[in-house]
Amino acid sequence: MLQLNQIEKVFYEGTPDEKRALRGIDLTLNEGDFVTVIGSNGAGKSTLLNIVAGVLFPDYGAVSIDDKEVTFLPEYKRSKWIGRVFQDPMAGTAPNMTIEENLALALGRTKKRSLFKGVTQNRRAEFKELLNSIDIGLEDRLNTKVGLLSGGERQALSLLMATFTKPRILLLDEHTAALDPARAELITRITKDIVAKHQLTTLMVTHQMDQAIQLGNRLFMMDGGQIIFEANDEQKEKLTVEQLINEFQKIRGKQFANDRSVLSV
Ligand SMILES: Nc1ncnc2c1ncn2[C@@H]1O[C@H](COP(=O)(O)OP(=O)(O)OP(=O)(O)O)[C@@H](O)[C@H]1O
Repeated sequence: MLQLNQIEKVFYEGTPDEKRALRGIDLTLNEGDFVTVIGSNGAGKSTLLNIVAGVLFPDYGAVSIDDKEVTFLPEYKRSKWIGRVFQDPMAGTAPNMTIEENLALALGRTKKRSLFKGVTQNRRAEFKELLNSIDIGLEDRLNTKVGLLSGGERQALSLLMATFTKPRILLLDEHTAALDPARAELITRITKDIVAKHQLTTLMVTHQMDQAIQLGNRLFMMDGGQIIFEANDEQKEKLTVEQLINEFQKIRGKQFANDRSVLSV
C-alpha cells in the first residue's frame, strides 16, 4: 500500500556541504504493517518520513500510496491519508484551543469544508468516548485548553488526533523521545493499542532499541541513507537487543561508540 522506489535525496548538492540523506531507498509496506525504524544520527530517518509525508520531494525515485503515484503531491494534499506525530509534544496541537476544539479540527482536516460543523453535541459524545478509550482522564477535561496539559497528555492527544480518522499511513517521528520514562511507556502502550485497534500501516522512528524490537511486525535499521538491515515477522519476534547491537557494530564499526549515546536500550 506504500511503495518507495529508488528514492534519492541530496541536500546542498554540488557544494562542500553536500549531504546524501537517502540513497536508493526501496521499500514496500503492506496493509497493516507496523515498521519500526532505528538508526544513528543523520541516518536519514526523518528525511524518509518527510518524503512519505510530502514535506520533501525526492531528487530521484517514486512514491506511491495505494497504487497512486504521489511523488510530487504536496503535503496538504496528502494529509487526509497521513497522520503524523512528532517528537515535540507542542507540535501536533493548538495550545489556545480546548481539547474538543482540537479534536474537531483534526476531524475537519479529513472532511470537505461544507461538512465541517465544529463541535456538535453528537461529536462531543464521540470525543468523550474516544478519550475514554486511552484511559488517562482526558474525557473529563473536554473544555481544558491544550496548553495546560502535561507533555505526556499532549502527546496522547496528538496521537489520538493523528489516528481517529483512520489515516492510510501513520508516521511517528520519535514521538516518545521527549518524555520521561513513565510517560514514554504510557505513550508506547497507547500507540500499540491504537495501531492494533485500527490496524494502521505505521512507520515509527525511534532511538530506543528495546522499543524498536517490542513494537510492530517489521524493523528497519538505517545508516548513511540506506536500509542496511531488515527483520520481518518471525525473524523480528526472535530479535534481541544484543543482535541489534551486533548488527550496528558490523556496519558502524568504531563509530558505534558514538552511536551508543543516541541509541538506548
Ligand atoms: N533540511 C535539510 N537541509 C540540509 N540537510 C539536511 C536537511 N534535513 C536533513 N539533512 C541532512 O540529511 C542527513 C539525514 O538527516 P535526517 O534528519 O533524515 O537523519 P535522522 O536519521 O532523522 O537523524 P536524527 O536521528 O539525528 O534525527 C543528515 O546529514 C542531515 O544533516
